[in-house]
Amino acid sequence: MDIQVVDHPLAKARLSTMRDARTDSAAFRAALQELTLMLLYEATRESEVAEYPLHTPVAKTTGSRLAAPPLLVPVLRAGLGMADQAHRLIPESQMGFVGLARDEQTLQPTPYMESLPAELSGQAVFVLDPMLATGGSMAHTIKLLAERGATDVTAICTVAAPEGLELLAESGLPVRVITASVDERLNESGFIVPGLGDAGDREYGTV
Ligand SMILES: O=P(O)(O)OC[C@H]1O[C@H](OP(=O)(O)OP(=O)(O)O)[C@H](O)[C@@H]1O
Ligand SMILES: O=c1cc[nH]c(=O)[nH]1
Ligand SMILES: [Mg+2]
Repeated sequence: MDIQVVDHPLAKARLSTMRDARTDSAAFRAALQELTLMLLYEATRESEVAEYPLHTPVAKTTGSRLAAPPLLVPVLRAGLGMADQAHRLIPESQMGFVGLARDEQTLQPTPYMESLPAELSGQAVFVLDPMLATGGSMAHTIKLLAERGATDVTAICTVAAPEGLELLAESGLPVRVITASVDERLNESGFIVPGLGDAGDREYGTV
C-alpha cells in the first residue's frame, strides 16, 4: 500500500496547532482547513490533466485542468472540517457523505448515514477524515466505495496510527494514504498517541 507522509514545515506547523490541547475549536478548524489544502495539493500531484486552448490578454496559450476530478467523501463528523476546503480546491468535484460513530467500547464504527453515487467504476475517490486510528471507519467507508465499483481510493488523513495503516494494508482494499503524520501507537482506549484527541469533539464540541 502506498503511504505518503506530507512533512512540509508548514504542514507540521498546522498539525502542531491541532495537537496543542490549548487550541480552541475555531483555531483547530482553521488549522485543519489549511492542512487539508496541503494534503490535497500532494494528493493531486500526479493527477491527469486535460489541456485546452485559451487566450491571455497577450497571446494564445494552452490551459490545463484536472482531467477527471475525484469524488470527495468526507466521513462525518470530523471529515466535514475538511470538506469545504477540498471543494474550494476542486470545485468541479461531486461530493458524497458517510456518517460513522465509533463505539467507545468495541471501537467498531456504527454507520448512521450514507449518501454515495450508485456507480463508481472508473471514478477516483478522495475520502476525507482527519483520524485513521484502528482503521475500522476508513475500511468500512472504502468497502462501501468498492461495492460500487471504485478501484482508485485515496484516504486523506491528518494523523494515522500504525495499527490503522496495517489494517488497511492487510485488507486488500484499493487505497493509498496521504497523511501529515504516522504517530506512535493507539492507547488502551483506541486514541492515537500523541494524536490530537477526538477530532470531531475538537471541531464541533463534545456530544
Ligand atoms: O480508525 P478508527 O478507530 O475507526 O477511528 C477513526 C474514526 O474516529 C473518529 O470519528 P468518531 O467515531 O469519533 O466520530 P465523530 O467524527 O462524529 O467524532 C474519526 O473521525 C474517524 O472517523
Ligand atoms: O485519537 C483518535 C482516535 C479516533 N478518533 C479520534 O478522533 N481521535
Ligand atoms: Mg469523534
